[in-house]
Amino acid sequence: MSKDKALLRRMDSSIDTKLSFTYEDVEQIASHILDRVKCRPKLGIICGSGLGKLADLVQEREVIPYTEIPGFPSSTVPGHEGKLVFGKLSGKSVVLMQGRAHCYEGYSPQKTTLAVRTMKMMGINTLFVTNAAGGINRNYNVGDIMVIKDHVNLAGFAGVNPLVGVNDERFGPRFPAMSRAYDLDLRKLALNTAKEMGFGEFVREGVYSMMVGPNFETVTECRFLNQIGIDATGMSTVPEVLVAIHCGMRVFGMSLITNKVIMEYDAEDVANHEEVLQTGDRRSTDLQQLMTQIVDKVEL
Ligand SMILES: O=P(O)(O)O[C@@H]1C[C@H](O)[C@@H](CO)O1
Ligand SMILES: Nc1nc2[nH]cnc2c(=O)[nH]1
Repeated sequence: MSKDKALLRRMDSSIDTKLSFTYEDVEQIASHILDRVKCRPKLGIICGSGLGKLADLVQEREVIPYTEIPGFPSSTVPGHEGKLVFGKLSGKSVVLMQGRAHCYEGYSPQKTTLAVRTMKMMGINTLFVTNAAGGINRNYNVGDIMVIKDHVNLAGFAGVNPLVGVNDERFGPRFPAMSRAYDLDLRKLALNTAKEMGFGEFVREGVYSMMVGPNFETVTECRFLNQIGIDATGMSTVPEVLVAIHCGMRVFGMSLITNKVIMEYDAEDVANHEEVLQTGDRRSTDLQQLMTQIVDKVEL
């Protein structure tokens, strides 16, 4: 039997069917992963829909499919490969999630965010999150990149929050503050870097909101989001950020505006996932360049 299979056998065999995970579960999962790779990452990066090509730039790559990690949800969405990619990006030790889990796939919010606590347990204190999002701000264009300055947890309004349930203080406090979730220094670093690279015209800063999905928004929902000051809307990221802040990580986030949302009742256009992936493809080089520059400059 391979070392890996032996490890899997030693683990609690019910771990795959769990909806929420104890501190000890996460410890086991993290040590299972670290036993398989040489890399000891200091930075975690979650790649959004169609944005996983960043992994192509990682050197000294070590790859683990989510299907080989006990408890990890597998990716079911096109544009999310479902792999952990370890290695060096801009000379820094990183782990990239090439694809993420979403609540709309049927995973519990705790399972959706299991990878974040696992990263923390692996010694990662800084998390970069990216996503594809619809542009709510009427001044935004398809292909813009938005540095996230804040979020609205609309899913949370309906009780979808990974921090609901028994709180284990070893992860973090019962009532974590969320008013400074997106690190100010990292936001400034990203915006300055974008300017230096000549990306200033299409890199903005704004507020992201999450609804569970999987449907795109109605016209009235988009108008509502616009009225309450949201700039971009998506179906992810917020649960990951809640968990990351809860366990004391430093967070930076970027949205790629992949489509304009429909704000007119008689419009013929409709939002669709193909457009999301196409915009991801079109902007992937710029996004990769921006990300590698930010990673180059960030102090870990
Ligand atoms: O994983 P992200 O948030 O980048 O993906 C967005 C939300 C849906 O999964 C998908 C819709 O096209 O893109
Ligand atoms: N909710 C939502 N998620 C998206 N992901 C990419 N585009 C969109 C969008 O328009 N709405």
